[in-house]
Amino acid sequence: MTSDLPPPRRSAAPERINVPENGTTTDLSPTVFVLYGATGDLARRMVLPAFYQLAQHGLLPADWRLIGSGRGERSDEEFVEHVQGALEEFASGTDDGPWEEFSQRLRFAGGGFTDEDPGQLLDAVATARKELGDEAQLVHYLSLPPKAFTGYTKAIGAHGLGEGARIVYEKPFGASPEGFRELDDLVHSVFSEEQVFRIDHFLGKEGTQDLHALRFANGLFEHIWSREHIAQVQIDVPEDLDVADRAEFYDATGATLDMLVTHLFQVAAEVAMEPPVSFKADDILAARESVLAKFRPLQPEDVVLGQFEGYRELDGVPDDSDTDTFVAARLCIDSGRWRGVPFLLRTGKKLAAKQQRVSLILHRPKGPVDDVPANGNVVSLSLAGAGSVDIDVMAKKPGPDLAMAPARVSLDLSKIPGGDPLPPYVSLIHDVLVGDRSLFTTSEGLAQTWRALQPVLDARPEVHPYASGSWGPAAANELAGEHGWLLGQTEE
Ligand SMILES: NC(=O)C1=CN([C@@H]2O[C@H](COP(=O)(O)OP(=O)(O)OC[C@H]3O[C@@H](n4cnc5c(N)ncnc54)[C@H](OP(=O)(O)O)[C@@H]3O)[C@@H](O)[C@H]2O)C=CC1
Ligand SMILES: O=C1O[C@H](COP(=O)(O)O)[C@@H](O)[C@H](O)[C@H]1O
Repeated sequence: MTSDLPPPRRSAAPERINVPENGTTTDLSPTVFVLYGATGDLARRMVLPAFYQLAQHGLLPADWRLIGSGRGERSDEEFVEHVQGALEEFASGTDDGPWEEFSQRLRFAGGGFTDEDPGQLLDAVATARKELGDEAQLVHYLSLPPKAFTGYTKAIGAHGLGEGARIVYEKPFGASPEGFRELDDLVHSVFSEEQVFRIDHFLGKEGTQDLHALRFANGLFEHIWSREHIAQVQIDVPEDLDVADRAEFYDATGATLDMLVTHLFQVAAEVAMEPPVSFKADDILAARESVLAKFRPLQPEDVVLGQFEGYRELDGVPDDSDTDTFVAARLCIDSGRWRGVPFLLRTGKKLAAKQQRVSLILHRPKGPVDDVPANGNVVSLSLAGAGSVDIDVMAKKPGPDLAMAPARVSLDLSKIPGGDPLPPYVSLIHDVLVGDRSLFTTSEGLAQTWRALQPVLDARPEVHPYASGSWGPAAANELAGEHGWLLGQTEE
């Protein structure tokens, strides 16, 4: 299955880079990477470890600088210690890999960064450009609380650091349709859309990327990818984790905004898109935008919200909070390919299991076998880790009779020979360095996701309580119809 695959999703413009035997990447221009919020939580847990993993994989440009930016004062040496601490806590440490060389390229610019006062950042960027050459690619990564996006975007524009640069926005890129539009207008007053990389890390998961390889490189799957053969699609992301460590953020957000309008909608678009003209970034982005525009606005009766029992007792959560910690939705996509096929989306905290599954349930075959169960034929992908593909089929139960039995064929993607799975942040930051936007959300695409959610924001459904460790409120089961939710029906 691996050997003849074309490079998944991306090809020319820009080309996938080659990693020479000696592990250095030579065909990326020198890069100045400015990490705003460099001492914050996400930077420590994800961005800095991802950057180091890129160095370990030989996927960084031959010459680069990473400038951490923050409001406090720190020397370069203190920042190096901070990064080392982050790698020890959230990655495999610094014993394994090019730490000495890596650490020499780290800088810190304190004093904050506003349109009136750039702190030490302008000088730090100028020095880095002097060292790397004026043509060095500038990348801004806003690992900041969303309320700081506006001020930093303005400051980047005001200090002339926008021209020719790339900018990465963490999520959420707007927490309401109005907030999205305001931020988007501001961003476009400084940057062109082609310069902007909005993170949705579900698009960077190996399993999500494999959706395209599976479908477009295999007649076996491409031919069944439509209403003719698919009865229902389920995108199911139950989580067993709590939100106690970030209750304040979570209470202001909820599952619908944190997961549904973001990750689940984007994954639904990945499943439902028409074949892009090519695997070039622009074609993939156009195909994703086009199908997002076909999402029928969710009606409140097609959405079930829930809150786990005990949520209101968490520190930072008001006693009367009605924030949703669970959401299930039945989405319709008004395209010829998917008309009449429900896309069932579900996610929630403190549920019975942690899974990330995309499942396509096939219609029962019209043939002589009349006892195929409703969920007898399912193509399912796990988006967790390196991903897997599982195909449920009916087979002859070995023995004297022609009796049918369910069976599963599984492919663990991490076992593909020569494979080197990358965690989503590593993959996405690599794409930023290469300039490949195919796995990032677009302004037009996000506008469509808010359009599709609008009726639910206008008339929010009631929030049902559910027990911790359950599969959420019973009301969600009705959305799934005769197929039921696949997860939770059998032991996984
Ligand atoms: N943490 C996580 O697990 C995840 C976070 N995200 C997103 O990543 C981004 C960063 O999150 P996270 O690291 O948790 O955030 P933090 O609250 O840790 O803030 C990051 C850094 O930003 C600076 N900062 C904080 N408040 C302000 C402010 N008002 N103005 C300017 N700078 C400020 C601080 O650095 P200093 O004091 O040095 O200036 C802080 O260390 C957010 O957009 C978040 O939604 C997305 C997915 C997961
Ligand atoms: O963005 C988010 O994603 C995580 C789940 O993603 P994972 O890949 O880390 O499992 C979710 O728990 C969190 O609430 C949400 O903000």
